[in-house]
Order: sequence, then C-alpha cells, then structure tokens
Amino acid sequence: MYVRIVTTVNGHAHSWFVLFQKSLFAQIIITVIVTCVCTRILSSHWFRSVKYGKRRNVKLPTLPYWIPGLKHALSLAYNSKPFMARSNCNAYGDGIPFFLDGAGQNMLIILDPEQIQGVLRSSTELDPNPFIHEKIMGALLGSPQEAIDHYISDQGKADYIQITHIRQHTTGSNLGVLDKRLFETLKRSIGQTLLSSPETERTEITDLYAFIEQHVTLAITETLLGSAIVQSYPGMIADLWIHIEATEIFFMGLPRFLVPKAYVARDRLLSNIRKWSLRAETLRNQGAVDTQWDPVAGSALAQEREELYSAMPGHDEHGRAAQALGLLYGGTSLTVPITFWYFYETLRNPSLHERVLTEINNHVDANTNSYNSCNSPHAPSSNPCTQKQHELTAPTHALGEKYLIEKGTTVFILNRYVAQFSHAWARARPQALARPLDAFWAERYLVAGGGDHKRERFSDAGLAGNWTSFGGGEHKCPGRHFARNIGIVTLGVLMGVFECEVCDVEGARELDPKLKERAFGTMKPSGKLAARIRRRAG
Ligand code: HEM
Repeated sequence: MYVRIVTTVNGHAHSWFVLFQKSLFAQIIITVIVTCVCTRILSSHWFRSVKYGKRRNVKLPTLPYWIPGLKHALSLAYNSKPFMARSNCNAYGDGIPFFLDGAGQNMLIILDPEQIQGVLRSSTELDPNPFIHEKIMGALLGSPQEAIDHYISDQGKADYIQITHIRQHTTGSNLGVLDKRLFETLKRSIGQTLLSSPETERTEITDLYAFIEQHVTLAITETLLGSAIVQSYPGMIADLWIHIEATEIFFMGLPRFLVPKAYVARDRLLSNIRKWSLRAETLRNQGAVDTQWDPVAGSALAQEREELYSAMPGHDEHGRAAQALGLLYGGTSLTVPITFWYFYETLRNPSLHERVLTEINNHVDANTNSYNSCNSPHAPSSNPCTQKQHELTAPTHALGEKYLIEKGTTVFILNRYVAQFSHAWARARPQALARPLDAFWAERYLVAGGGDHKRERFSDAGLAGNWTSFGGGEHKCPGRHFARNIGIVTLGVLMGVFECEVCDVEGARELDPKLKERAFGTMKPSGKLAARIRRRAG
C-alpha cells in the first residue's frame, strides 16, 4: 500500500515534470509565479527592515509589491482607492511614511500630523510649485508644455497672479454676484426636474447623492463658465466626474492604454472648453458680452481669467482650456461631495435641521423671494455651525528625523487618514474629541467667543497638520469663501425653496461609507439613497 502511494505521488510528479519540460506555456507560467512570489518576499523584507530598523537617515521604504518593474501600477490603474486603503493605509498606516511606485512614478504618502506640520511649515524648502506645474498643470489638466515652461520660468509670479485673481473674484461683492447666480441656477435646475409633478406633490429621488452631484456641479459650472457650454455639451458633468475620479491615475502618469476612459473624458472636456474659449473670445472682442455674467463667456472671473491668460506666453486656446478645466476642477471636485455631506448630515439630525432652517428663514428676502447675501455679517454663513472639514492632497520635497528624502520626491498628504489621528487631536484640541472623529459633529470647531455676547465662534487654531482641508501657505485654496457659500446656497435652495427628506433615515445609515475602505477620492454613500423632494408651499 505504502509503495503504491509513493509510486502514485512519484507518477504525478513525473507527469508534471514532463508537462513542464514539454510545454513552453507551463514554463512561462511557473517562471512568472516564482518571480512574483520572490519579488513579494524580497520587497516585504526590505520594507520591514527599514520600518523596524534603528538606523537614521535611511531612504524611505516602498510598499511591498508582487510585480517587478510595474510594482503597484496595475493595482493603482484598476483599483486605486480600495488598494490604497486596504493594502496600504490600513495595513501599514501606523504613521510610517512609505512610497508607492507605479512603474517608476513614485509618490510618498505621509500620515503623521507632526511630519505634516513640518512639511506645511517649510514651504520655501519644500516647494509646492514643481508639483503644481508638472503634476497638476501637466499630468492632470493636460496643459501644453509651453504653458508649463512659462510658469516655471516666471518663478511663481504667474501662480501668484492667478491665485490673487481668483481670490478677488470670490470675496466681497464679487462673491455676492457668484452666490446669486448659483442660487438662481440651482433653483431653476432642480425646479425643472419637478415640473411634471403638481405643485407641493413629492417627487421621488432614487439616488440623492447623484441628484445633488448633478445639480450642484451643473450650477457651479454654469456660474463659472456660463450656460451655453453645458447646453452644447450635455455630457460635460459626467465627463468632469470621470476626470475627477481619475485624479491619482493622472498624477501617477499611467499610460492611456491602461485607463482609456479617463483620457477620452478629458479629451472631450478640453476640446469643448477650447471651442468655448474661442467663441467667448470672439464675443468679447466684439464687445458683445455682459461683463458681469454672460451665458456664453461666463462669470466676470472666467472672462477676465481668459484675458489674463491670453496675454501669457504658452496660453493659446489649448493652454487656456487646461486652465479653465483647472478652475472647474478646483471649483467642483471637493465642493460637491462636501456639500452633499453638509446637507445630508443636516437633514438627518433633527435639531441641527431645525436650527439651520430657522437661520435660512431669518434671511429670506420677501421682495425677491431669495436670500440675503451670504456675505452679510448676519447671514447663515456667519453661523459657526456652517463650517466643516474635508480633504487635502499636498506636495513637498523632504521630511522627518529617521528618513531621508531625496530632492524631487512628491509627498502626498491623505487628509482623510490624517484627520483620524486622534492622539494628535488630543494634544491640539482635546475638547474636539468629545465625539469620535469619524462622526459628523457640526460644533467640533467651535471655541468660546470673545466680546460682550460671547457667541461661540469657528476656529482652526492649533490644528495645523490635523485639519488641512484648504491647504496652507501661498497656495492656500483661493476659492475657499466661494466653497463655503456653495454649501450654504445649496442648503438655502434644498431646504428653503424646496423641502427634501430621506425616505428611511435609519435604514440609510447602512449606506454610510466605511471611511477606511477608500484612502482618497470622493466619499459617497455605498448605495442609492432614496429621498423625496417638493417645492415649499407659499
Ligand atoms: C470645499 C471645497 C474646497 C476645498 C476643500 C478646497 C481645497 C483646496 C486645497 C487643499 C488646495 C491646495 C492648497 C495648497 O496647495 O496648499 C486648493 C487649491 C485650489 N483651489 Fe480649492 N478647495 C475647495 C473649493 C474651491 C473652489 C470652489 C474653487 C474655485 C473657485 C477652488 C479653487 C482652487 C484653486 C484654483 C486652487 C489652486 C491654487 C494654486 O494655484 O495653488 N477651490 N483647494
């Protein structure tokens, strides 16, 4: 019996060996498997030896990988957000910085708020401009090389000019003009979807996130670039979101054949924006535009921005289109999901809902049936509860005591993980931990106010490194006031003009996204969130 078994085993082994010898295919498969397993073992060993080693000034480790050469490229191309979260931040995200390598394109991920503070403080040594020019202008927005070269040779002046210009147009009375246009557009666009329903009858919304994404993105796009481009290019909003969701894929420089959908969507966006830019230029030259807001040429911000870029070297319609896409990307990519959560969290918290509704009703202008300017010191936006946190991706060049970073390294700060390092929050602002960091709590950022009335006020003092949503330094988000008002205007429309309710508030909690399943990218409910909406009576 024993002999027979051995013979059988030997027989199998022999026939496998013969098959291996004869079949080239089998040889290739086995070689590939052996190579991948060895690569994984060696890369894991190197990762751990750096992580647990006592040596200082060591090079940062690359996360273990299976495929030599390509390293993390395939995982990033096909599964980047869960891959980053599952394999990287959750498994290795204990504060150790690490490299991801997509076929030679490296990105360094840092998670520790103390290291982040160091990065944000050293803006001269850790220059964000190379990243902005090469990765954002070039890789993400598809700017022509001549435009990038101009930014580089201009040594920060072009950056300064465009940031200052956006800031001018998104503060003070200019911001009021944008708010008003946004309010009207949102009201019209949501109103159109309810046309078939009788007045005050509820309309079913099958997916509240998609509903808000569509209407708010459209309203921001029309407010910034005018209504004509959206009408002539109906797929614009969908293409914009394909492009936004592929952000890290563009940053990694993955080739077109690996991610054709993202490149095709960006091609369509750029080609339509180029047509828009040329058409608007012709009208401007003829003096045939409304300079405050024009259906074809868009907002004063967009019109002046086009003029400003036309005078800059490297900015023909190709260069300008990439810049306009940048404005649109900046204006929507974070604002829209944050606005959704801002609204949704208010909707499902009865006491907050009531307080916000009271604020909104206190600011109705009975004559125009709209709301007083968000810039009014008494307007809803000055209510400290209407401030909220979100997400950052930032660039730098160096870091830390133990690790040595070579010049030219691109550093990424994954705001979502950074914001969850509770021990760092405990040091900076212990009272902010009265509720868990992954729970929405409108009052988290409130501190005791000064003055006679002692009204509580919003403050992010001492939170640098923990709460980095609008970035910092000279590149700090220039559109942040507009961003805040987009949230407030949306609340004003969805709660003041219309009345919206989630069909099953408790059941809907099942759809809350698992924060740890996606390292970055848009945070959405994990399924369709059914809701109802109707116009408010009177
Ligand atoms: C809640 C929404 C928003 C968030 C969380 C946000 C966040 C950020 C962050 C983190 C940066 C990088 C800052 C840095 O490098 O230090 C940034 C840059 C920028 N943001 Fe925003 N932003 C928002 C809305 C907006 C809006 C509505 C606009 C458009 C009007 C806008 C326009 C820009 C632009 C143009 C830049 C690039 C500035 C530069 O050239 O360096 N953002 N934003």
